Amino acid sequence: MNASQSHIVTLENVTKHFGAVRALGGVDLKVHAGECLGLVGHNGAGKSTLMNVLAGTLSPDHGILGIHGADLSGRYNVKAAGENGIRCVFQELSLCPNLTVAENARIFHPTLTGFGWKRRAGNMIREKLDEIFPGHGVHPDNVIGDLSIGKRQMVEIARAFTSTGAPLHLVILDEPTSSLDAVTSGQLLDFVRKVVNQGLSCILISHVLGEVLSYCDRIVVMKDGLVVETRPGADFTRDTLVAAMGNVVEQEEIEEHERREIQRGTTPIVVEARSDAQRDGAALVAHRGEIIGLAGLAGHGQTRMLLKVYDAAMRKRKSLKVDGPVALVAGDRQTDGIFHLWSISQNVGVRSLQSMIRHGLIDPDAEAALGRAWQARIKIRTPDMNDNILSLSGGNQQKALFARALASDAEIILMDDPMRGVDVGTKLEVYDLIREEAEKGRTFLWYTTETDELYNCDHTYVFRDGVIVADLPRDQLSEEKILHSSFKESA
Ligand SMILES: Nc1ncnc2c1ncn2[C@@H]1O[C@H](COP(=O)(O)OP(=O)(O)OP(=O)(O)O)[C@@H](O)[C@H]1O
Repeated sequence: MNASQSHIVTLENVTKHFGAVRALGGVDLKVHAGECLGLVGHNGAGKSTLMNVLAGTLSPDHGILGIHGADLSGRYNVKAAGENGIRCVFQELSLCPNLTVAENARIFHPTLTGFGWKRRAGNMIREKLDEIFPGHGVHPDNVIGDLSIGKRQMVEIARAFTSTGAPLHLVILDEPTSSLDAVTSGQLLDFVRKVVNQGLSCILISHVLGEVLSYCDRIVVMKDGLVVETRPGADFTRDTLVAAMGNVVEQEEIEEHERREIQRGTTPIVVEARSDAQRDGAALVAHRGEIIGLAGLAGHGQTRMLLKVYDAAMRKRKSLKVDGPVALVAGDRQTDGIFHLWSISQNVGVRSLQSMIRHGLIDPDAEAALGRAWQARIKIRTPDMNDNILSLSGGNQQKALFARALASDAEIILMDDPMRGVDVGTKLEVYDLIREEAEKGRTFLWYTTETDELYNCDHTYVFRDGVIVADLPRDQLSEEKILHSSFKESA
């Protein structure tokens, strides 16, 4: 093998199959010292599989795996990855939910032992959180399971960059900003640039192409388990990157968020809700057929508001007005969204059971037909909808959750940052689907950490400290206004 010392990683012709599915079809990849390498590709292209190979959590079927010039093929595992200074921030976060932030940090550092280890681990993770995410609001004694998904993501990222003297050469970040708002995403990406300039290497996997284009030295494009293009970041434009991923997306489609104008008030109010802390009487109001955006910094009450509306619909609480059946697309799919032991079809159909009952039992043919219809409609990438849901890539799991809500009889769809990890081509199709459904009379309450998505909404409420601080119709929406409202001190 001709692996040079300046390459931290050299992969040659790496393959990986899961049963009949070819996840990696012979991948060549080099990671240089001191570079930020972007990795993009459609949902199911093989990005996470490749990163699991590098993290030592998956063994490839064939191929050469060289680290710092040494051929470690066949004897590479998680321990070897750690010893060679390779860490991974996984898309499906890997923190232990029943342990504290400090205890989770300790897991990476077996040398942190003896009297006071917990305090030292706590200080280490707090310092790293302060460095990457100033104002993060996480305490080392917080139990992971009690933190929001955004804060968990921050802890997992900070942990990957902690050091107790062992070498750290490469940090792999798989969709690291998927649950972070624009401000914390910016903090992370600036930090990545800083450490890369100091000689560390990072691999950044993201469906937010702007991040990859702005922050990566080189970009590798994967398609159907293969690397199809590798070029310096500066050589790509958004269009050429999208085209390399295999999506034919018209530029107008990217920028065009127009939909028919509906005059507010011409359809009845179906949701009217306010938080207990809201003193000025402002309320979140949704009329039938509207797409309502919930914006602001992550963790400022948007998810709480969606859950309040959901609870009101389920328990028929009188304090909130919620007219019509609701479905929720959960933001934290691993904890609140997917049924891990069920098939993809069962996961899609679970919110539509009433419509599938024949002679008192769920009709498996009806369930399979519903699954197939949504597989085609939303392009869930699998050879068989009867496979377990966990056999899907992250973005495809998210599509299945979307299908579950849209396939149901719900008239009001609550979406808690639902596009986490969904690729750019699919996102545009889902936006169209949402607009189509809204035009048929469905109402959407849509919390998103991606400002661009708000341009699909008729009306956006900005949240700060648990209350609504701005109420923006689509023609008044701008990123500046959202940020201004998100930070403005209370009067
Ligand atoms: N444990 C598994 N069992 C079966 N199939 C799997 C498994 N893990 C991944 N796959 C399949 O391998 C292929 C590549 O998946 P992978 O997760 O690497 O894609 P990805 O590019 O990371 O996608 P995403 O952008 O959605 O995260 C997909 O077809 C996926 O369904």
